[in-house]
Amino acid sequence: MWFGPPGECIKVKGKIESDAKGFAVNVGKDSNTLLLHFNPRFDCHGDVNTIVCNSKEDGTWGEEDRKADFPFQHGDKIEICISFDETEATVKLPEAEFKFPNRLGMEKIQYLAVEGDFKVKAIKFS
Ligand SMILES: C=CCO[C@@H]1O[C@H](CO)[C@@H](O[C@@H]2O[C@H](CO)[C@H](O)[C@H](OCc3cn(Cc4cccc(/C=C/CN=C(N)N)c4)nn3)[C@H]2O)[C@H](O)[C@H]1NC(C)=O
Repeated sequence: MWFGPPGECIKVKGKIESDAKGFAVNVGKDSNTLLLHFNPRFDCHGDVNTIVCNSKEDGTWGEEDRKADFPFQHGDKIEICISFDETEATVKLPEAEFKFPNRLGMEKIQYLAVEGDFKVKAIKFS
């Protein structure tokens, strides 16, 4: 199933574990080719309360992009809304929005994976 850019968004609803160290939402073609790896870190890889974004091309990570905002708390029930166009991906949260360049020029995605300390409740393509 392919998911195309113009105006659509992927909604991932769930709960951050109360002892979360980190979680990740990955969208792209497959696990080796990611348009976006959105990785909030509460305390892991030496990062505290930092969102690390990156892309992955044929299994190789790109340049990391660390965001200034960290609008997450342990135990939060959240809905993450991801959309993208030919230039960038947008991650919308209730009180924050993050942009990340579409480095791979991906026009549609068929892969979504949520990893780490996040309990998925629902996923919606709208
Ligand atoms: C300073 C030393 C060299 O520089 C570091 O070099 C590391 C390795 O490259 C980078 O780290 C890598 O960064 C990548 C993005 O660029 C990916 O995030 C990758 O993870 C891939 C990955 C995902 N997953 C599943 C997953 C995802 C989220 C949470 C968990 C589990 C939570 C555990 N829960 C517990 N224990 N309760 C599991 N596993 N591996 C991470 O290893 C660091 O950022 C980087 N740090 C800096 C400051 O530059």
